Amino acid sequence: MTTVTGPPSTMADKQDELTPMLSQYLELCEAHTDALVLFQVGDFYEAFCEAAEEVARICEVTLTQREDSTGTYPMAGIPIDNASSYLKRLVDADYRIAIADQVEDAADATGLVDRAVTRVITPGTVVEDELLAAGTTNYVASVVRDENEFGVAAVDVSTGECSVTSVPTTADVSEELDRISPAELLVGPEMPSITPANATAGWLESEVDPACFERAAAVDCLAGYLSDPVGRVENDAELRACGAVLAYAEYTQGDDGTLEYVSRIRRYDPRGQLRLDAAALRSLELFENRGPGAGDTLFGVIDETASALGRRCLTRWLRRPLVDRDKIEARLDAVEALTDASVARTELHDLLKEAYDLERLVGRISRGRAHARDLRSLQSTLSVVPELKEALSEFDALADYRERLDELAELAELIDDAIVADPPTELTEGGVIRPEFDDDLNALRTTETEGRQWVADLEATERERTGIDSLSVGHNQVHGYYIEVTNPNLDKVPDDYTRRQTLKNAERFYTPELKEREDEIFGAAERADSLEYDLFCSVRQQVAAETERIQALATAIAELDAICSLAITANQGEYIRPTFHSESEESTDATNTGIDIEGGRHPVVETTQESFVPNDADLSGGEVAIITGPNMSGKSTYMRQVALTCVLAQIGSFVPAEAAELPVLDRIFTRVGASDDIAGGQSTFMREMTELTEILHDGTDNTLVLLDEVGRGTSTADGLAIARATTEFIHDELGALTLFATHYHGLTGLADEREGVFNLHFAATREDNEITFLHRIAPGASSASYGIEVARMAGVPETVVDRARSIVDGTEGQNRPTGEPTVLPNSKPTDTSNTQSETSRDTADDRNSDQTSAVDDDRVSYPEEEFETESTNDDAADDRSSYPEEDFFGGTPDPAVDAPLDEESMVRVAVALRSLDVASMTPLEALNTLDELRSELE
Ligand SMILES: Nc1ncnc2c1ncn2[C@@H]1O[C@H](COP(=O)(O)OP(=O)(O)OP(=O)(O)O)[C@@H](O)[C@H]1O
Repeated sequence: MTTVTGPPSTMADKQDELTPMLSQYLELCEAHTDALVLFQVGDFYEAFCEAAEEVARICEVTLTQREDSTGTYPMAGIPIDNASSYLKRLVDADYRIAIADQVEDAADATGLVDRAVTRVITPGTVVEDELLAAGTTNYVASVVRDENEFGVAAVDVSTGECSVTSVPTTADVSEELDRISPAELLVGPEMPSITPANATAGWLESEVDPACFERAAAVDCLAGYLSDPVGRVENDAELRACGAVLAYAEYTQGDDGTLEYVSRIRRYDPRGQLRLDAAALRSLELFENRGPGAGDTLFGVIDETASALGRRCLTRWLRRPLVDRDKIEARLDAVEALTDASVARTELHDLLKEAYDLERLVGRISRGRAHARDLRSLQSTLSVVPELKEALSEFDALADYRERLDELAELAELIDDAIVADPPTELTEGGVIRPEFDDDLNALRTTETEGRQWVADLEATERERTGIDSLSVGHNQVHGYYIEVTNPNLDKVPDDYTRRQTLKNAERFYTPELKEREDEIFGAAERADSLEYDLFCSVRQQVAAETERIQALATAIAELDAICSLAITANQGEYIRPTFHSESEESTDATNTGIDIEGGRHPVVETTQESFVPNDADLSGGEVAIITGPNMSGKSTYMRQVALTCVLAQIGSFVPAEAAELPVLDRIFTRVGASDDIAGGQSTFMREMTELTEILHDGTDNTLVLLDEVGRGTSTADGLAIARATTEFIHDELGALTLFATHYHGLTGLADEREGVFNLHFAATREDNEITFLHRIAPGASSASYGIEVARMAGVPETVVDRARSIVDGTEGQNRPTGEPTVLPNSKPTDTSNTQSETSRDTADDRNSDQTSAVDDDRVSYPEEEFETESTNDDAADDRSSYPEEDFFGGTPDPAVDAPLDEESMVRVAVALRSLDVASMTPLEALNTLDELRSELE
């Protein structure tokens, strides 16, 4: 078996005979068995044996060979100067990479150069800017079980953000991990397997020594971060998860101990935020859109941030909306202040564009990996802080942000005094520190400059002294400074010239003084370069000492940018400020705990459509709205816009509506029916039911539940039964605000039985088989799905569409419901007085009267019992041979088929019909079977 990580067996077999370098490589592989070791040899990182083959394949570099007395080994290398893009490919291929650097100068080494693993790059612990997308988070998380609690911790090693929590079940663990969305996961011992609930998400599960998860090890590790680790977390599960993840982060950064910039470990309670599980994140398309418009997400609409800091902050806000009213209102106040002030907002936005990614920058500074340009970036960000404060001074609602904007003036001054305006990235070759910053440096640079000036003047002086007009002074790396005289003038060369080099047409010389000056210049330059490096490190250290203050400033700028982004969105999208029911109302009166949105819009769909029809939503506490209507009429869009309005409001954003009065929700559940779900692994119906179980267990009267065609993944009868029982349970037991879109018109009858259940529908008009969607919500139930019209619009061949229509028309002749499940209990006769022009419901009573749109006026619902009798009565088959054809198919015969019926085929058809398990058939199967049976008769 070939192993890409761990010691290569071909080398291990000859361990004692290997050259010192290969034996050093082997040792490092043995010490990092889980990683692909990249071994510095001069300007390249090399891999050997199987690892070399893998590096060559993934990085598309040439596979070469290394020979020594023990054999020939495959070798592949990537250039160190340009390593990032290759490292990214390896990390994307889910490899952990141990970087073994030369840790002593090859020139100083006697024998083998010392090498050590200076960092391990893994998907969840990448810190290199080139390997990370701007403005994103990148977490490594850990999970461990301790008695009845699961601890979940996560750290973003690039910024130092670290958080920890604990939850009681594995389902909660999955949910929490889906919210964190880590790139890498460390799983503690004895943990059940945890799979992402969101199949599109994914993480690399890394194995770590179970000892890292032990309590004592965790306390030890956390002691470097917290003065009282045990007191700062809620339980041992949190302690162990947090200890393990930080120990792993330290290991990947070269095991130099505590990561100083992880200065705040945030302990949180998932119940302290609006909980959005993976299904909700996915189906509300907050961050990802799986449809054709991949970029059309809620985040895409509200992200007007100017900086990477702001973008990361807004992402965090949207992943974890608030439930604390005061905090929500404070954000809304700030957004409102900026929404109303366009000039100040633009000025602020422009200033925020100047802010560098301080969170990642401070990480690099603290890890000692920042170069001079990073410090200049910090300085230039600090230099806009006074202007930012000034821009905020006119807003009371932003006073808190203003106060938190720490100018860090002394630090800005230090960097400005020390570091040149446009420094090189290389730190050891000078040109980084201003000479005047340090007296010794100044003296050295003066000596160097004066020396160089003396050399520059030498040509003229020597020409004059020797009378050789073509004499020139030059410099090269090997011989240093020289005076060059062409062959015809050699007789004029003075005695104090010493020959340095002979060329074809000239000789090169030096003089004792030139040599002396040269030594002086290079000596001073070398010492100045090295002094500059020391001074730079000292400045970097002084900056690192202010890590916490810089991080606090970064947070303030990030939040301000996020607020500004929300204000820009509100202004551009004509959003309004939502209001929340007061807490006292909530506890006493159910009618005041509902959702009341006037003229609401879907924040994303409205940006992708030429025109969008606004709709109201009026749901009292605990009410269930059953929404029916044709396919494509706007049911899903409507439900999602209600949920998105609540999400936006709870992150402190304005909302796309004319008015909105909302509750503070604790959770949003969404369950979208089978065919809308492309999740892999589980059967879609199974998955649907698992998610439904969660809703029914965990929903509360502050929960919003969206059910979109629940039950569709199974037989019609079972699906309807599940849908009905679910609705009853949610209404009777949970009291959760619920929107239920369905094609099961049988559900609409529930409105008669339950006070808090009411019907809404989307209307459409049909003319000459052309259907027009009005996208307008109206009270009452609809009874048409227009599935056939939608099929035609989608390009289903005309023959199939015509055939389907003739079948439907046939059933219509028998007063059967069309294009929808046929089991309709308690439906009322059609009220044709209701037209699609109705846009809102008036009273609770009105909305419970069943109504259909004008286009449905010839459709009458069909009672469940009748349907059951006809389709499942076993005895009926006996008499079927004598049925007139029209009755048998429930419709007018196709005029093309008027040949007399052959009795034998009728019996075959009857037998086939009898054997059908109608209850487990999908409508499409039923249609196909019907078509086959009909062909049989023809
Ligand atoms: N209020 C609206 N204004 C304008 N266009 C809308 C509106 N609502 C929906 N649409 C458009 O109609 C399309 C279909 O909407 P949606 O998916 O919500 O229908 P649906 O009733 O849920 O369909 P199905 O029953 O087939 O799932 C949307 O993609 C959007 O383009």
